[in-house]
Amino acid sequence: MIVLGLTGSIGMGKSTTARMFADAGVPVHDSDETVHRLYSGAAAPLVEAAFPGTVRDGVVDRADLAGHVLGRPEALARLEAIVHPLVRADADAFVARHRAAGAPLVVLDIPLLFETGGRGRVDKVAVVTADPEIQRRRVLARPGMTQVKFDAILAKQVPDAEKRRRADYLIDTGLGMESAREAVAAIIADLAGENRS
Ligand SMILES: CC(C)(COP(=O)(O)OP(=O)(O)OC[C@H]1O[C@@H](n2cnc3c(N)ncnc32)[C@H](O)[C@@H]1O)[C@@H](O)C(=O)NCCC(=O)NCCS
Ligand SMILES: Nc1ncnc2c1ncn2[C@@H]1O[C@H](COP(=O)(O)OP(=O)(O)OP(=O)(O)O)[C@@H](O)[C@H]1O
Repeated sequence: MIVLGLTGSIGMGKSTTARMFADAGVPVHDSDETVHRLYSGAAAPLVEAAFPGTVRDGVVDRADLAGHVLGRPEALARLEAIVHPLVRADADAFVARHRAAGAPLVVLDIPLLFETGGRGRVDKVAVVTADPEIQRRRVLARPGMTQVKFDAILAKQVPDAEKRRRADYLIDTGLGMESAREAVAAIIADLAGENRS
């Protein structure tokens, strides 16, 4: 089985691309979604202990938590130390489950793949990318997003140019949905060939 890491900076179109792999029948594990799920489960008491007042009715308020950690590297590092091991365990269990079931390929959607040493946990890496101006426009169009928040997140991420250098495959989402879907299909076909060899 091949484990493909899917990564990309904020707003590059990672979630949209991950859905294309899922539509093609490839099992996909989504780190952001896992974080959100953990915030109403196992992670909630740990987050409340570290950041009192951020949990309401047993669920982490992400907008409130973002206010505590974005732009504060020490606080974000404390949050990451709580969250990342839980996400990693969830992804490991996902891989083990699909390996046992005989799946030829799985995708791990990990926004911070390069930042958190995830490269060693996957066989190949696909990087989702787009022109920086397109990225900026997409991100700033989101409700509650500001230039300051965007800059704080970007500062925490390996630059897109370096991600592209380290990629086995590139998916440019600035060229439209059809083009990205074709890129996804080409990657799946290429990896199917690799499984056979
Ligand atoms: C700061 C939080 C509360 C903001 O929540 P919100 O719902 O607004 O954003 P969401 O979780 O959907 O993240 C959106 C994007 O922000 C970027 N991002 C999130 N966390 C981080 C981080 N620690 N470092 C760099 N970029 C990050 C990623 O590109 C991600 O795809 C949340 O992102 C969080 O809990 N982050 C810490 C956990 C983490 O590292 N998650 C990243 C994937 S494991
Ligand atoms: N191939 C594509 N063609 C055109 N638009 C796209 C394409 N891929 C993504 N988009 C658009 O870009 C925006 C951001 O996409 P998406 O939410 O998938 O990004 P993301 O990288 O997962 O973001 P984040 O890291 O912030 O969670 C969405 O509005 C989406 O419709």
